[in-house]
Amino acid sequence: MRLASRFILIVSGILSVTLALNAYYFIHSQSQLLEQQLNERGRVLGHLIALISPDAMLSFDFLTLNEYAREVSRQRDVVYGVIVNDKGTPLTSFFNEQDPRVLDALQALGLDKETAPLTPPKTARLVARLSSSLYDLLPMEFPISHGERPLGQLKVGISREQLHAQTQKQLLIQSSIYGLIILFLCSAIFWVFRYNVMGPVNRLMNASRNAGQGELEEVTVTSRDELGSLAETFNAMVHAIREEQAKLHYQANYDALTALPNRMMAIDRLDHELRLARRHNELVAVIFIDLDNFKVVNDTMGHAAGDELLAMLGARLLSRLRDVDTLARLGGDEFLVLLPRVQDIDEVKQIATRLLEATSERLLVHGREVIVHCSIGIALYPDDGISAEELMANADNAMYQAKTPAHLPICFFTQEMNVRVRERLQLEQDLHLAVERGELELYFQPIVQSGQCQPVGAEVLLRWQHPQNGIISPATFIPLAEASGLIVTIGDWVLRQACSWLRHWLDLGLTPGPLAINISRLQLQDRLVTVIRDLASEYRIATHMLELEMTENILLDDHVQVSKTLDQLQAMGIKLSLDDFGTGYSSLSYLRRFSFDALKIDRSFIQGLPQDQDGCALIGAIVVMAHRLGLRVVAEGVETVEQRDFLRQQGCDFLQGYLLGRPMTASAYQATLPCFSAANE
Ligand SMILES: Nc1nc2c(ncn2[C@@H]2O[C@@H]3COP(=O)(O)O[C@H]4[C@@H](O)[C@H](n5cnc6c(=O)[nH]c(N)nc65)O[C@@H]4COP(=O)(O)O[C@H]3[C@H]2O)c(=O)[nH]1
Repeated sequence: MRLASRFILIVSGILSVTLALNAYYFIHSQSQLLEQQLNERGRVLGHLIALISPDAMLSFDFLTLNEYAREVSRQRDVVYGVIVNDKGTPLTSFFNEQDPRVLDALQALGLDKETAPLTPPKTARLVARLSSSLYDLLPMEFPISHGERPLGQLKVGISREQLHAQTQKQLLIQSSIYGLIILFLCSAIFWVFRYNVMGPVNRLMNASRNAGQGELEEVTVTSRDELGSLAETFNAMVHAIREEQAKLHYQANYDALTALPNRMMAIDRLDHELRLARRHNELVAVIFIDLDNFKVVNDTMGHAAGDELLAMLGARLLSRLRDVDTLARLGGDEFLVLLPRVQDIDEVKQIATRLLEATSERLLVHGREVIVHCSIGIALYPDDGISAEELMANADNAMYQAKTPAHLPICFFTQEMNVRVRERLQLEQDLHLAVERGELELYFQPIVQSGQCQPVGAEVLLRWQHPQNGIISPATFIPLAEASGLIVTIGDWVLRQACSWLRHWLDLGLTPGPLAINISRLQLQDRLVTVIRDLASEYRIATHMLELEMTENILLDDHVQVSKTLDQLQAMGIKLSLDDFGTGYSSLSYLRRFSFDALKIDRSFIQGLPQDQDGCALIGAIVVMAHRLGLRVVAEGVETVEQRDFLRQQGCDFLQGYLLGRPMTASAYQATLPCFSAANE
């Protein structure tokens, strides 16, 4: 039952009971009063007649007595009036014949109203009958006396019927009035209750129900009572939820660092822009921006500096865009730009160039000047895709291409890129089977001591003999293996093969010299130490026969972990070389942080020698610096005699390159090995 109905029921019940009790009390006291009046009236009349009738009784003046009796009975409510003598014999009587009950009594006694006057016995019987049958009869007797001498009595029967009728009428009127009062009061209370209580309660109830369905609305309750404060509390709750929702919405859709939309929001907006573009036949450009050397800033200057750089860069990129454009941060150092309603590809090119310029400008981060470079990939709606996912994936592909050295930093998506992506995926699948199928093979490229021709060791280089595509360069498949995590399995295989060949050559009495094995940064974990220790023990190889080469990208990982693994490896007697020196981050700080044994100058520095003056100066500086740090220097990619001579002259310790020996199969390398000398093992 609803609250209002229950309230009205209770109020009307209480009112009814109160008013009924009131009515009862009123009617009861009213009827008592009336009966009293009736009694009084009969008494006064009776006394009066009793006073005036002694003379008539003494003189037996029946006519007068009759007249008195008639007079008495004519009074309203009087049923009969009888004057009896001192022996109780009726002398005269009068009955109210208008009263049907008198006629009934006459009839019941077999008397007729025409049979008048009634004899004394009949009068006595009639009085007795009326007294016994009329429950509302009030019998009264008044003595008639002359001095001290009793003469008789005046008997009067007064009917209470009128009194009852009057009381009933009164009751009816009273009940009607009270009914109306109850109705009025109930309606008034109901309306007051409805306006003051049920209205706010219903509003609160609806608002709560809507809030439950996610529609938050405030409730207006002006009263200053409990409902008012309940509404205030509710509104405060709505306000708090709205704030919390706004916060959640912000967290879910915006990047906390740059305050730019995040990936989710970017996809949302792109979907929206694509819908509009579809309707109005417009072009939309999706631009992927990836910073090339952000990791270096992060690692060398700390994360706080990295964060500041991203925030500054975000603001700078935003300042180069139109109001309708969207700049989002997808995470890490990746940004996404949406350009709706662009006219043509030239406009996109212009904006992309502006963005590239914006990123290449110097930034002052933590008081230091920093220059970042970025790669930009662009996909256009509708030519390069019609869905947000497709466009983003294609812009990402284009960005991936822009990162490769052969491309400009701004790259538009082409369908061939997808073909390349598909090829890459196929290659990745094939690579999983390559180890099982025995398609991988180790090649060995001799490393010679500067000033000598005889190899002192070799670098182990992996080759993949693909059943359809022929020999595939490790430069192509190693990144795939790293991306899929397969590099750990392949790396283990390379280590085992290298150890196995060493054992084989040692068993043949040859002096293979140490083998330099390339290690991916993903292999640099605790387990590598165990794997190498186990292999060395299994193949009975002295650990100094193994060298590990790694590139500067080991910096991308947890420095503490990397440092710990390198220390363990060195403690086992394994030599460590830093490969491709000069091509990566070229931060000299890690040369101190990690203890390497050798440094390999990348072949890109060697190519221009000895004509390239800057290159020459650089090589000289690297050699001096490395020697000062106690590192041996290996020059890679030596192709000409001039290069070899220059490097010797500069004090390079070891040389490697096509001039001294191309990468070759194990059997070919075996043929170059000198015979066993005890010192080598
Ligand atoms: N133009 C020219 N090139 C020369 C000359 N001398 C040597 N090279 C090439 O330069 C690369 C040297 O190896 P890297 O810098 O360690 O660079 C290697 C190394 O980083 C990686 N790699 C090779 N094998 C493995 C492996 O087993 N594991 C891992 N993780 N990476 C490997 O693949 C890269 C490429 O290997 P490759 O294609 O074999 O390419 C080799 C080699 O064939 C020269 O005089 N001129």
